[in-house]
Amino acid sequence: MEAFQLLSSGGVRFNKSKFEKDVRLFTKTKPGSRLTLKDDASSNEMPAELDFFKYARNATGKRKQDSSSQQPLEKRRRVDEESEDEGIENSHEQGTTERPTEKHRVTSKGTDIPESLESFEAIHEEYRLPTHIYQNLSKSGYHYPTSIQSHAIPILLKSRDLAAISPTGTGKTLSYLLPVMSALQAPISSMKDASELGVRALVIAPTRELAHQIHNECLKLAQGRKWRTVLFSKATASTLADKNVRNKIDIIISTPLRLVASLQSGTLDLKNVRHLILDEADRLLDAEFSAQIEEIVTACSHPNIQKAVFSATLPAGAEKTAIEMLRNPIRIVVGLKDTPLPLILQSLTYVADDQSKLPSLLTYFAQPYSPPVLVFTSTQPRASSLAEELTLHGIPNVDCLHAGMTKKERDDAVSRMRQGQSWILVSTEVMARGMDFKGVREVINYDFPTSVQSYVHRIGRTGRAGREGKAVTFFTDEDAPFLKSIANVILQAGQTVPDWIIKLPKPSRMKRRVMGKVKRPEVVNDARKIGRQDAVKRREMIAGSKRRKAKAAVQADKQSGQDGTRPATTAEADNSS
Ligand SMILES: Nc1ncnc2c1ncn2[C@@H]1O[C@H](COP(=O)(O)OP(=O)(O)OP(=O)(O)O)[C@@H](O)[C@H]1O
Repeated sequence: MEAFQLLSSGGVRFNKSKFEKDVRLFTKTKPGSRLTLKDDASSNEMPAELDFFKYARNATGKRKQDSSSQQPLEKRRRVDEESEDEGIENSHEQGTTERPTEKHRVTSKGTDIPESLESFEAIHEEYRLPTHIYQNLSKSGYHYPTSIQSHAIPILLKSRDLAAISPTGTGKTLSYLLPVMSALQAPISSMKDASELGVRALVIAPTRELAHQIHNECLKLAQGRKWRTVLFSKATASTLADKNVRNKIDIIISTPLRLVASLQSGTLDLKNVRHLILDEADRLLDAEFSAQIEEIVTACSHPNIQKAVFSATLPAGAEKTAIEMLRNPIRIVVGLKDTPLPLILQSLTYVADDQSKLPSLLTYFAQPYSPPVLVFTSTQPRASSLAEELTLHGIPNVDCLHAGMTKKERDDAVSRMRQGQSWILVSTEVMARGMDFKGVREVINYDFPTSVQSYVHRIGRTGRAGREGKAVTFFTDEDAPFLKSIANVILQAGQTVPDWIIKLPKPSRMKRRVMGKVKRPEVVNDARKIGRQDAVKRREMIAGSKRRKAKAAVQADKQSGQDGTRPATTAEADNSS
C-alpha cells in the first residue's frame, strides 16, 4: 500500500518557482486553460538559451552583435558538452573551429563557419534570396528566423554540408527548404541551360505523412512561380517514369522505400541532384532504412552535391554514420541534444499494469482537457482498440491513425486533425516524428516509449512554435526499470522528478534495448475481450444448432422419400416413445 501511494503520487512536477522567469515568458495565458501559468508582463525576459523562437518573436533585423562573435574564433569556447558525443567530437577535432553562441546555446563545430544571421532581411541582403521566396516568407507568417534557421540557413547557402540538431517544433523544415530553393534560384522550366535538367533537390523523410507536410511547406515558398515540387507516391512515380516529365521536376520529397523502388526499376535517376536532405536523420539511418538510404546516397552521384541531415535527436552511432556521409561538415546543436523544450510540462503517472491504463485514461478524460490530444500506443491493434474503447465510453471525436490503415484513411485522419474535427487522435510511432499539428496541447504516452529518442519525438508533437504543451507518460511495473532514462530527459529540460526515481539505477545499454518492448495484449480492455469471446461462442452455438437441424431435416426428407411416410417431428417422436 505504501509503495502504491509512493508510486501513484510520483508524478513529475514542473518546478515553477525554480523556473519562474521561464514560466512567465513562455506563457500566453488563456483563460480556462488547464495549462494556464501566471503571466507577469513586468519581467519580460528569459534565459535566451531556452527561447528557440526568440528571433521569430522580436528580432531587430540587424546582424547579431553577440560578443562571442567578436572574439578570435579559436578562443571561442564550446558550450555543448555531452559525454555521449565524445567519440565523435574527438574524431573530428583536428582542424575544426568551434564557435559557440553561448547566448542562445547554439553550438557550432567545423571549419569556416558562416556568420549566423538574425533576420530574413539580413539573409536576403547577404545571400540574395530570390525575391519571390523572400516575399513568400512573410506571406507564410515567417517574419524572423528561429535559432536553428539563423544558423543553418547561412551554412547551407554557403554550400556547406551540415548536421543540425535542434529540438522538436523549432522550425527545422524551413531551415533546409529556404536555402535549397534559394540555391536552385528558379524553377527548371524557366531555365535555358539544358545541363540543369533533371531533379535537382531531394528531401527524404521516414513517413508519408511527414513527406506530405514537408511538401506543403515547400508549396508555401514556391507560391507565384512555376516550381515543380513532387511528393513521390505510386502515382507520381509512374508519371515520372517518363524522362521528359522527370526533366522538368525541381524537387522531390519522398520516403525511402518508394524512391528505391523507382531507382531499382530504372524509372528514376538522381544523377543531377545537387541538394540531398535527410529529415529525421537518426530514424533514416537506423537498421530499417539504412540500406535504402545508402542506395539513395549512392544514386545521388553529382560531384558537387550538398548533403545535410536534420533531427531533434541524433544518438552517437547515427551521428557518426551521418558525419561520415558528409563532406567537411559543420555540426550545430541548438539547446541540448535529446532534450525537449522546457515549454512542455512533463509528468510520469503510475498505472500498475496494462489493464489499469484504460480506467486511468478514462479518468483523465473525465477531467477538463485541452483538445486536440495525441495518444501513443505501441502497436496498430492497440491503437484501434483504444480508439474504439474511448468511443464506446462516450468520449467524443476520437480518431485513429496507424500504418495498417489505407492511404485514404490515413489522409482523412490527418486532415480531420488539422481541421480540428478530431479531439483525440490515438496513434502509433508513425505520428511520433515531425508531424506538426499546431494546436496539440497534450500528448499521452499510453504505452511507454521504446527509447529516449522516441519519447523526445512523441512529446515534441506538443509545445511547437513557441506554444506551451503538456506530456503525460503512463508507466507500469514492467516499465519501471526504464524510468530513469526518461527521468534524465525531464531533468535535462529543467523540470523536477521525485527523488525515488532519481535513485533508481540507470538501465544498462543492453537493457535499454528492450525498453517499452514488453508484450502487450492487442485489445486494451480484457473485459471486452471476454464479452467478445462469449458473443463469438454464442454465435457459434446458434450456427451449430441450425446446421444440425438442417442436416436432420435433410436426412428426414431422404427417409420419407424411401419409405413414403411423413417423418415424425421431434415432439411426435417423443410422444410416441
Ligand atoms: N520563422 C518562423 N516563424 C514562425 N513560425 C515558424 C518559423 N519557422 C517555423 N515555424 C513554425 O514552427 C512549427 C514547427 O516547425 P517544423 O515542423 O519545421 O519544426 P521541426 O523543428 O522540424 O520539428 P520536428 O523536430 O518535430 O520535426 C511549424 O508550425 C512552422 O510553421
